[in-house]
Amino acid sequence: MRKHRSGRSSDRHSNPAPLIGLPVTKNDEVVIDIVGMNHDGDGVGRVEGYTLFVRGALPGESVLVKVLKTKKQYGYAKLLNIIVQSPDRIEVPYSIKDQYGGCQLQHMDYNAQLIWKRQLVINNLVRIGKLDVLDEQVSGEAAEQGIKVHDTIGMDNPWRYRNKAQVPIGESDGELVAGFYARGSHRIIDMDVCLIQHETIDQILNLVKTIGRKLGITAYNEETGQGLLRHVVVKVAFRTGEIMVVLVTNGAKIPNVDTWIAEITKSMPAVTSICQNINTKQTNVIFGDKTNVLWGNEVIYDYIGDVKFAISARSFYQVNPVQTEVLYRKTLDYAGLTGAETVIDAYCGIGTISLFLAQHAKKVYGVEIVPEAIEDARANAKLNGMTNVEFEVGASEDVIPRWKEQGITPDVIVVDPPRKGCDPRLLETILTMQPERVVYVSCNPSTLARDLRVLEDGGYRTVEVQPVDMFPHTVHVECVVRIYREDVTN
Ligand SMILES: C[S@@+](CC[C@H](N)C(=O)[O-])C[C@H]1O[C@@H](n2cnc3c(N)ncnc32)[C@H](O)[C@@H]1O
Repeated sequence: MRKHRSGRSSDRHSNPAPLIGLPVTKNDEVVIDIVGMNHDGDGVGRVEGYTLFVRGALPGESVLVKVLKTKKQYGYAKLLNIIVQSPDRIEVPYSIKDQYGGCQLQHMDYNAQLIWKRQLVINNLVRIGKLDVLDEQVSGEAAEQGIKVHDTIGMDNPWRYRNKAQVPIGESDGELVAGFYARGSHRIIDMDVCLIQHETIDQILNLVKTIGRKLGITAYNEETGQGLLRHVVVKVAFRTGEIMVVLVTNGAKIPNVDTWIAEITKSMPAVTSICQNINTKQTNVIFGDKTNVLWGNEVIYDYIGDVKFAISARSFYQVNPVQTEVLYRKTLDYAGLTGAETVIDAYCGIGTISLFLAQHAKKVYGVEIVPEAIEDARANAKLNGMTNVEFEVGASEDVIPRWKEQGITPDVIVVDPPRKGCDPRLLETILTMQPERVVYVSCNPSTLARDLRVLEDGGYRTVEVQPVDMFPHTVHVECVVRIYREDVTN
């Protein structure tokens, strides 16, 4: 232990603070027990009380690790060897597993992933929201106390679920490659197979690479701003089978464009739309402002339930259509609609939830901050012949108070905010509007817990929480929450 001799009081400010000795330093190799998993999916272990995060390690394992980096309170270590293995560990199906950071839980049994996601939600509700969660171990009267957090609804087949890929194009050894950025860098690693996206997307990406290589197409270089092909975006409508291919280019001219079209349509007859998006800006934003149809239609169509959606090159659409339907059915269930209700859908995006609910409500008002999304929402309402929905562009926290002034009195308010959660002014407005029911759709359990606390303090009661696994093998979890005004019994 290093001893520190205190100096004269006048030296206090010129002397550096005494170093606190950490039990490990960079490059040390230690064996640790993994006692938990953090929200990034990294295993958590301790050396003499000092926390180390270990990517790829699972709770219950004993592992040999090498320390990569130390900070005052915690450090990071690399997994070298598993000494005692968790029964939840599975063989990773990717050959590229070590380089890709996107599927953080791919080494964990799927059922264990679902259990972990539910526990993550509970931990947030308890720690951040200071909420009582129903304890299943308790029976009798006490068992009635608290919020019911259901088991996570997972997928029957948790692979091949994504309907969209946005893949950067690069060059490796003079050859065109398409894949993903290596973890923590902008180096593109070539990828032939991604098991979480629809198989057709793999086929199209490989086809685009083959055509590009044959035609000598150059890949865009982020540093120099030179080269033509930046990204390839592929969208597949699961229900109709229609496919869109978007070539994002650094310039208007695509050499041999007829060959591109002929080769894509010959090999992939399900493709109904080939578009070009032009992005000449030196930025890592994928899309530029201008999109041209090179061949076929401007949009592809898909359904969520009975509602039809037109999807253009740039429009947002949920990426897991199977679980989206599960999520929206739960939202509909928690909204408790009979056909007589007025509903507000805050943060409505392209109006997917609004239109889904409008089939069962008297009137739905949707609000969203992105003008293009509201254009899509209105077009989709028209496409489905729905006249009982109205959309407005703006921030929910500005628009909904105005609606209140205009005398709109919702029975149900649905919120589906981005990760940062609801704006405090929106929560205040909900409390003054006093709808009977609130349904909170959340992609971030910590901001959900924070916002539920505000609603609880304002006279609302969180009844049940349904976690839904929209993104298997990643750390993300979506929740739908049933919330009642205190005086409402069911
Ligand atoms: C999680 S998405 C939900 C989209 C939609 N409900 C759906 O299911 O597809 C959140 C949406 O909120 C929008 N948004 C972000 N801040 C907003 C705000 N202050 N007011 C209204 N919309 C906002 C985003 O543009 C995004 O479309």
